Amino acid sequence: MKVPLQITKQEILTFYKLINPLTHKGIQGHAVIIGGSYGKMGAAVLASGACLKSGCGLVTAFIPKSGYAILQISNPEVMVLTDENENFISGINLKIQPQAIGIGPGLGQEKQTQQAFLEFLNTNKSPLVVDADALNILSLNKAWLSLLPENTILTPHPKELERLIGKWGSETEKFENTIAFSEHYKAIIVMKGAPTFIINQSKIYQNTTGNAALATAGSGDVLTGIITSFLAQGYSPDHAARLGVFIHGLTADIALPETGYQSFIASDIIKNLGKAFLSLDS
Ligand SMILES: NC(=O)C1=CN([C@@H]2O[C@H](COP(=O)(O)OP(=O)(O)OC[C@H]3O[C@@H](n4cnc5c(N)ncnc54)[C@H](O)[C@@H]3O)[C@@H](O)[C@H]2O)[C@@H](O)CC1
Ligand SMILES: Nc1ncnc2c1ncn2[C@@H]1O[C@H](COP(=O)(O)OP(=O)(O)O)[C@@H](O)[C@H]1O
Ligand SMILES: [Mg+2]
Repeated sequence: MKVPLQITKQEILTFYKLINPLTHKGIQGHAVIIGGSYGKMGAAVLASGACLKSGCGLVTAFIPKSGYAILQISNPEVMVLTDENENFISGINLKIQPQAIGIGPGLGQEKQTQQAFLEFLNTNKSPLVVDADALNILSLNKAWLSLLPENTILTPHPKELERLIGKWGSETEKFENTIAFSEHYKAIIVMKGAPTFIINQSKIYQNTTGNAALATAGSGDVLTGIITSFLAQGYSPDHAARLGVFIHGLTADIALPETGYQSFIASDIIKNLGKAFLSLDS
């Protein structure tokens, strides 16, 4: 197996873009986060909040109706579109074509949600990040994988990866099978873990930031928001994935002396995004 390229600050600085003083929210990118279901609306709150705080200009959350007040109160800066259904996504009608879409956090796996996701895959033209239950729905309907646009970013944790590509007998086999999957579907796989690796066909990257504080509910939902934001800002999918995992992990490294491992929660990733970005500017 090829030696992974280390995702370090020096590496990131070769493509990280400073914000143009003359920018405005209309050109900073519009991202859409599609997710949430009854009892897991927090995943959409976390992903959409992280998305906005990673620099894009506008964020819209597409969620079930029961999440409307939750989202608007939690993230007043995030705009909301709601599904006709109260409790889960049953039909995705965006009426806009955003620069990037992140789908999956808290989505659930209802039959109607699966059908809605299929219709979305058949019509979507925006660059895509697929996470959580959207990955699980693809695992249940593997024929739909061929509907993913080229360079879609998938962000499975190990269990989601196993559902997607099947069990592996060794780390080497896991990488070989993930590389084969990436090459077959021309998809970028963020293999979340300790550490996180990114497989982009023949390219393998290893993240150098992050720690066990991230082993907490919602930290993957936040990562989806961060990567979707960078896609919306015009980063290539390869760069968006690399910058996303680097910044995501960096927030945990920055926060650790204050929070310790136990009391770090996914919201702390969002709280420390500013310090993480500023550490790149210095
Ligand atoms: N506050 C919220 O609304 C939250 C919503 N969530 C949503 O809940 C849904 C289910 O996601 P989950 O990941 O919780 O459930 P899954 O059933 O997809 O995965 C949980 C299983 O994966 C295994 N697993 C997870 N990380 C692993 C690792 N690093 N190594 C080995 N095994 C690992 C666990 O042991 C467990 O068996 C998703 O849609 C997700 O977005 C979760 O993100 C948690 C927080
Ligand atoms: N021990 C660890 N060290 C470093 N990163 C970790 C560790 N445990 C989990 N993470 C990171 O936390 C995130 C967990 O993602 P995920 O399981 O999807 O969370 P959730 O679905 O609850 O939001 C991933 O980015 C993963 O790399
Ligand atoms: Mg997850």
